[in-house]
Amino acid sequence: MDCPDSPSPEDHAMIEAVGLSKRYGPKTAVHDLSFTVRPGAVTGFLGPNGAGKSTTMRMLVGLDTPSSGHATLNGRRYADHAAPLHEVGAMLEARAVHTGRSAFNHLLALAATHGIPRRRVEEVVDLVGLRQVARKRAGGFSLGMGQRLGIASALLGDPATLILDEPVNGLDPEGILWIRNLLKSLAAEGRTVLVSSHLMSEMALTAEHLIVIGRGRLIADTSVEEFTRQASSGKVHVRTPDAERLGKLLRDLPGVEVAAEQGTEVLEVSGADGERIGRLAAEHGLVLFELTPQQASLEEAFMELTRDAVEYEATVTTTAPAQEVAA
Ligand SMILES: Nc1ncnc2c1ncn2[C@@H]1O[C@H](COP(=O)(O)OP(=O)(O)OP(=O)(O)O)[C@@H](O)[C@H]1O
Repeated sequence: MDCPDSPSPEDHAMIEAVGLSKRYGPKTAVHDLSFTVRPGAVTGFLGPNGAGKSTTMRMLVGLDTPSSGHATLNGRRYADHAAPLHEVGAMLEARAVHTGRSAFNHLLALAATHGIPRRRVEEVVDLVGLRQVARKRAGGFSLGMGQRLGIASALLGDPATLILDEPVNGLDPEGILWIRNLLKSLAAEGRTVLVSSHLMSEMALTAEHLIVIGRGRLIADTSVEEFTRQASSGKVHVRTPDAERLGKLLRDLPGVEVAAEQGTEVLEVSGADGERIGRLAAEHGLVLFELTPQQASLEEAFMELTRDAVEYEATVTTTAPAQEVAA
């Protein structure tokens, strides 16, 4: 499929995947994946290990060739950008910097490929907090320092779009907080930020939008809020000194289920929302101490969705070898 020659204004700072697929021999790592990542928000790219996140990101920046489909960044394929560092900053394999060069010289060499001035190198070194170690050999960096160097490389060209694969890996709590704030501020400046992770709890704090994949397929493309809401249990936690009576009244309603532990004040109700339960209690003069809808955590929502994806794969991919289904 061909891409347009010149990007339209709407294409600015957008990542677009259209029917992306990648097969490695008999293994389909990514299957017919389409999504759009828009500017102004951090988009989390989520999926369990082996879901195809890294493969997709590599295809976005032209490091892997899709078996079918295509991807554009700001309206063009990565390779068609004359000065890609100014368009897209990518950190895909932070440990790829096995260099005897210092961090500073590594960045300087990269900058030279795009005519980026030395003062920008100084800027990004400070931005990622590597000033103290910038003259040290980058090959000897810890994982966390390597991540910071990877992020510095990605930011060097002041790009409108950022693609970061598991940037939080190896960072200590202070580093995690730092990257969370950095990504949010980059998005707030109107950039497009796509960041992969398998840490749901971290993404809940960092991203506004989510693209979730499982076994190479899209399972959700939604806001964090909507994602959590959709997967929430719909249960209501009720505490009342009249648990027995309220439990009986609720069980008499069609579609309502009540779980209660004998002799406690607590009921877990599904099939009726808080308003309905509260009104029913009021109509019968029953006292309520607590009436709390149970929100699923992002972690639970993610497990729920990706488990379904695995089951789906297991039932329809009849030709898949057993170990792939179980993986
Ligand atoms: N070069 C390759 N050759 C063969 N199979 C590959 C290759 N690269 C990836 N795969 C397979 O494709 C699938 C997707 O891998 P990928 O690394 O993209 O997943 P991921 O979501 O990034 O996982 P993780 O969170 O573990 O990094 C995996 O089953 C992986 O083993």
